[in-house]
Parts: sequence; C-alpha cells; structure tokens
Amino acid sequence: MHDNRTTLTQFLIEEQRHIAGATGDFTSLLNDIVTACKVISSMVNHGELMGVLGQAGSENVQGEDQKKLDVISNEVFLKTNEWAGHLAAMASEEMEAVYPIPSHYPKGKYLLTFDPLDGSSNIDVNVSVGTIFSILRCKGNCVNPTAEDFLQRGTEQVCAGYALYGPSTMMVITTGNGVNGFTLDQNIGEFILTHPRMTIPAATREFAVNASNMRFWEPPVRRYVEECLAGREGPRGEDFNMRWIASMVAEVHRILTRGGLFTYPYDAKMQARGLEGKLRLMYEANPMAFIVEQAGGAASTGRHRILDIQPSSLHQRVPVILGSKEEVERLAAYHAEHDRGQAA
Ligand SMILES: O=P(O)(O)OC[C@H]1O[C@](O)(COP(=O)(O)O)[C@@H](O)[C@@H]1O
Ligand SMILES: [Mg+2]
Ligand SMILES: [Mg+2]
Repeated sequence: MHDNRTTLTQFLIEEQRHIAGATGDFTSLLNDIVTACKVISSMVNHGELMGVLGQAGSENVQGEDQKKLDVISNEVFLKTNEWAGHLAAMASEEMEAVYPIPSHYPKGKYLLTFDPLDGSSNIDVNVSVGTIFSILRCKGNCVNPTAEDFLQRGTEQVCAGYALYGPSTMMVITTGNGVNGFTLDQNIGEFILTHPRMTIPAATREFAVNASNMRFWEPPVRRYVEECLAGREGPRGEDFNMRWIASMVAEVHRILTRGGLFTYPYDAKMQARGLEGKLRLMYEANPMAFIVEQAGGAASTGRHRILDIQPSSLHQRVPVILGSKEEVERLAAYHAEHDRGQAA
C-alpha cells in the first residue's frame, strides 16, 4: 500500500485554492474527464468479458479502421463531459466535425480535445492502451464554437493529460505546474497520487521508433538511429536499447518514468499520401508535448517546437520527436545540419 493517500480530487481542489478567482469549473471538468477514464479503464480491463473487443466495421475521419472500443470510448467521453456546463465544445480524433454541447445543456468556457483510445491496434492483443486529452480556453464564440476556435497553439493549453490502461491504470496530468501521476486504487475507485513531480532524465540510451519504416525516413532520422544501433563501436560510444509498443501513451509513460526518445518522424510514405506526419497535433502531439516539456523534456517536429505550431486544421498531423532533452536536441540538430546541406 502506498503511504501517500492524496486523491486526485483532493489534489485538484488544493491546486484550485492557489488560483485567485477560480470558480471550480475547471476542477469539476477534470473530475468528469477522470470519471470517463475510469469507465474506459473498466471496459478495457474486462475486455472480451464485456464483448468490447474487435472491429466496429467503420472508418474514422483519418481513414483508419475503428475498433469497437474506439467508438465506445468516444461516446463515453462525449456523454460524461457534455452535461455539466463547463464546456463550449469538444473535438475528437474519431469525429470529423466539432461536437457542440447539445442545446438542452448549459455551455461553458472550455474546449476539450481527446484521443479516446490511443494505441487501439493493441487492444485485441491485450497490450497497454490509453486516453489522451487537452483543455483549451474558448476565446471566441463560446455559444456556437467552430473548428477555428480550437486552432490554438499548444502553448495555450490549460491542461493536458493521459490515462494509461496498463497493468495498473494511471492518470498523468499537467496544468502547467509540473507533472503528477496518479494510480487507480480499484478497491476504492479513486486515483491516488503515487508519482509526484515526474521528471525526465536529460540523457538516455533508449529510443522508440517503428523501424519497419526505416527505408522511408529522411536522412537525419536514419543517421540518428544508425548511430544508436552502432552502439559502443559507433560515434555515440554507447550501446542503446530500442522499444516500440505502438501505443504512444505507453511510450510517453516509459519516457516519463526512465527517460528515452520517442519519434514518429516524417517519411516518404506520408509524403506520397500528402500527409505531414502520422500523429495528430490536437489530440496526441500537443498534449504529450505539454506534459513532456513540463517534466523537463523536449518535443519537436525536428524543425520546430511542437507547442509553437499554429494549427491549420482540426485533424492536422505532424512529425513527433519527444523525450529526453539532449536526445531531442541532437535529432533536431541533425535535421538543421541536413537542411543547411540541402540549401548550400
Ligand atoms: O502502427 P504504427 O505505425 O507503429 O503506429 C503506432 C502509433 O500510432 C498510434 O497508435 C496512433 O494512435 P491511435 O490508436 O489513437 O490511432 C500511436 O499511439 C502509436 O505511436
Ligand atoms: Mg492515438
Ligand atoms: Mg485513438
């Protein structure tokens, strides 16, 4: 049993006490998000016992096959967060258009974006999956918000977090004041603060990338990975370890726990499809970049800081490199060196 029994609810109320003029709306919104994640966690835990595994037989806006749990988790998130009057609208990886709060509910001043089930290709093989979310302030028309209202830089996020449905269920959040991790105590149904002030070591000898795409990568990414793979005998003079879970939530959580670099880089396959990356800026890259930076790490496309990108569309995709600062900076420097060479 963990000695520290601060619940997530207590933690949020304590944080609220330090914000002059706070109304409690934000705390209440986060409580609803936490409830949604508990519901999804329960379904993930029960798996086939609840009949929730397998394909839904539909495609999402990204052209990806939807799993039943993608669809159900999306619905859980909408229903749990629409009623309380804290939100002006929501946007999800699984829905083409913005979801307005139904007219019979009061409207609020926040916008919520989410990836209801991240890593869903792992669900049928019982490997960790998660939920990623981000909260923005509604600055424009909060009665009928449009996609435009969501197109705010990552630096504007009020809060970002993820739930990890792994051997234990965890919730990791930042409100711009460090990163804290909570573990779900299934016996009492509460998240307990177990990982206060999570920080990412600056240096690492572990990287995560889908190496099956190697032949499509740009030269700087290929160079970085080849140098890592060359190990002690190569230019890095050290042996590196490689991981690929194919659930970004699980990869980011490993990095928050013991450091490392994660990348889903731009490649020739994406170029051929007219895409700028694989991962979604609003639902995956921005929330994770906020968390990683708050934990002392860095997050870049290779050419720009992720949090500085001005989004151009709701479902925009970007290349992602995140994790231990020194490694992210090294890979970004390789991009700069390559681009200078191209320009010369
Ligand atoms: O199957 P690939 O190409 O290795 O891609 C895996 C990546 O795609 C994602 O699964 C995308 O998330 P979704 O399951 O929400 O679509 C990331 O979590 C992961 O890093
Ligand atoms: Mg995802
Ligand atoms: Mg998803």
